[in-house]
Amino acid sequence: MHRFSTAVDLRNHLSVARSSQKIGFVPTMGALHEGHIRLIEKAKQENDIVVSSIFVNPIQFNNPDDLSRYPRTLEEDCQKLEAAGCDIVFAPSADEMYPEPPTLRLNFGELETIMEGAFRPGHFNGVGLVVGKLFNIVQPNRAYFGQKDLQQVAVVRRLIRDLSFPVELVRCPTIREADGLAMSSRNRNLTPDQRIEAVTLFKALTLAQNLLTEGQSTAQTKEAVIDVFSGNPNFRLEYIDVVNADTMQPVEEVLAPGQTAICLAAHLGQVRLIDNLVF
Ligand SMILES: Nc1ncnc2c1ncn2[C@@H]1O[C@H](COP(=O)(O)OP(=O)(O)OP(=O)(O)O)[C@@H](O)[C@H]1O
Ligand SMILES: CC(C)(CO)[C@@H](O)C(=O)[O-]
Ligand code: BAL
Repeated sequence: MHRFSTAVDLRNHLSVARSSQKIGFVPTMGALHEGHIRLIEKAKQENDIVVSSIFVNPIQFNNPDDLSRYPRTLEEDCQKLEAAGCDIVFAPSADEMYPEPPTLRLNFGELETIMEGAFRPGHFNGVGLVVGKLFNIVQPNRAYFGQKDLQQVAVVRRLIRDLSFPVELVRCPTIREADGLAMSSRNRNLTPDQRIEAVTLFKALTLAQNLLTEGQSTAQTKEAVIDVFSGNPNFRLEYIDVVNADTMQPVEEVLAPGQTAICLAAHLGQVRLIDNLVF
């Protein structure tokens, strides 16, 4: 596996391959788990060359404590990427990505006003800028993103459309632990007791999906989820929303199969977790 830390070296390396080979790209913030590895494996199946980036993007963190606590395990990550068949890892420094603080601001319209957009001000500006820069550096044919960050998928879809990136966006299923907890790098920050309790997010989503498919209203369903979390003082539910799985706009009733998403975010101690189900 090749490893690069500067954009110019990576670009030079890829410039020859690009003319005849398809490049699949998996952007990450490291602390890799099976969810990331499945993205690499899918990219490997569908492309000639797989590039993954590891960069904890400071400008997408709205909470400085969240940034300082974010797990960093670069050497272990590179071993996992190599074992999964990744061809190239790009692990730049913050200075490499941002020689100067960026002044460009991206606004994703209605996506900014709900869920992650509303509760993490500036987050999608930071995601959009770094994904745009990474697309320019790697120039992939396809880019792989996890459903776990469903609103991020909608943001990247807009970025691709609004800036005409010639990139195919591939949304990949959420990979879960045996008890149903969505794999996430931040799970590493849970205490053993919190880890056991964290499955409440998946249970609440499953309950919500059952209620909606039985014909309960979105309002009744959201109340039922709020009740689950208000019964447990260790959690602080941030939002529960029923939305269109592509546009992220709230819906009042269940849409065609695969079009409805239930999304939530909750704090468990100092750890903020998100999850969703699409059905
Ligand atoms: N459980 C998962 N299943 C599928 N894809 C995932 C999963 N977890 C993360 N991903 C995807 O991996 C890519 C990189 O995500 P990232 O490095 O932020 O990991 P993460 O586990 O989402 O970390 P965190 O949620 O703590 O930020 C994103 O496209 C993300 O959606
Ligand atoms: C897409 C991403 C790598 C941009 O920093 C990040 O938001 C993530 O890991 O999901
Ligand atoms: N996994 C999405 C990136 C973030 O939480 O900042």
